[in-house]
Amino acid sequence: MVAAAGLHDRAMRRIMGADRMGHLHPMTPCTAAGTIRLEDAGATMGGQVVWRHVTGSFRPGSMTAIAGANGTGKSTLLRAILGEVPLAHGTVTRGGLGPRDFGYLPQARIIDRGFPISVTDMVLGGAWQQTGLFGRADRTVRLRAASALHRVNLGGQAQRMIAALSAGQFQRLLFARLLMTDARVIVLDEPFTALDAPTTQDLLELVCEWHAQGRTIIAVLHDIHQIRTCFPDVVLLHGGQATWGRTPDILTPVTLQRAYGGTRDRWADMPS
Ligand SMILES: Nc1ncnc2c1ncn2[C@@H]1O[C@H](COP(=O)(O)OP(=O)(O)OP(=O)(O)O)[C@@H](O)[C@H]1O
Repeated sequence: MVAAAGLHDRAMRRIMGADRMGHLHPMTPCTAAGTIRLEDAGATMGGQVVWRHVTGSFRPGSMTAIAGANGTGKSTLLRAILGEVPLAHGTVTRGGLGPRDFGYLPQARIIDRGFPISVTDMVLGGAWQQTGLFGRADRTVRLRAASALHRVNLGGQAQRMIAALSAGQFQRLLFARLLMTDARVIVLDEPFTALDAPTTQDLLELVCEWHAQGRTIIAVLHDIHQIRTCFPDVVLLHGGQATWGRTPDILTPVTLQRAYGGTRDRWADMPS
C-alpha cells in the first residue's frame, strides 16, 4: 500500500499527474508520430526476468488490451511505456509524445485513500497542466471539473473527502480525473476491477468515447469477453513472452488455455 504522507509522496504525485514521466527515455525521431513502439524490449524485477524480446507498436488511435495471468508483467509493461521502469534491454520510443500526452489510471489498490483531499480537489489535480501543480484553478477549469464529475455520476459528491467514497465511487473519480487531463494516450491498469456491472458498462462507454475521439487506449484487463468485444488489439503475456496482434487472431482457445490454464473447451465455449 502506498502511503500518502504528503503531496510530495511519489505515488500521490503520480496520481496528481506530476512526476510520473520524470525519467522518460529520449525520443527517437524515426518513430512515426504518436506511435509508441517497443523494440526487443525486456524488463526485470527483483532480479527476475518478467518478459523479454517484446516488439510491437501502439498506433495513434489504437485500442489495445494487455492480457495475461497474474504476475506475467502487465503492470510492468504499462510502467515501461510510461518510463517508470527502466528496460533491461531494447527500447521504447514514443513518437514525439511527451509527459503531458499521457493520462494514467493506476490500480486502485496501490492508492492510499486516507489522503486528506476532497473529491473536487482530486479531480482538479488532473488539470495540473493548466493550473500548475499547486496553482489555483480558474472558473473554466472548475466548470470542467464539475462537468467531469457529472459525467461519471459523482456530481453530488464534490465536497466529500475521497476517504468517504466507496471503491466504485473512487474508481469513477479516477476516471473524472483522467477526463481533466485531455491526454492523447490513456493508460489504464485494471480500470474495472471490483466494479458492479452497470458501473463497468458506464466507464467502458467512456473509454470507447475516448477511442472514438482518436485517443490511444492501452488497458490491462482480466475479462476476456470484454477484451474480445471491445478491444481490437491485444498483447497476451505468458511465460516471459508477448504475443501481439489483432484480438481474434491472438485470443484463441489454444493460446488462452496456454496462458490461463483450464480446458480448451472452456475457452472455446466463451462468447466472442
Ligand atoms: N517492486 C517489485 N520488486 C520485485 N518484484 C516485483 C516488483 N513489482 C513486481 N514484481 C514482480 O514482477 C512480476 C510482474 O509483476 P506485475 O505486477 O507487472 O504483474 P501483473 O501481470 O500486472 O500481475 P497482476 O495481474 O497480479 O496485477 C511479478 O512476478 C512480480 O512479483
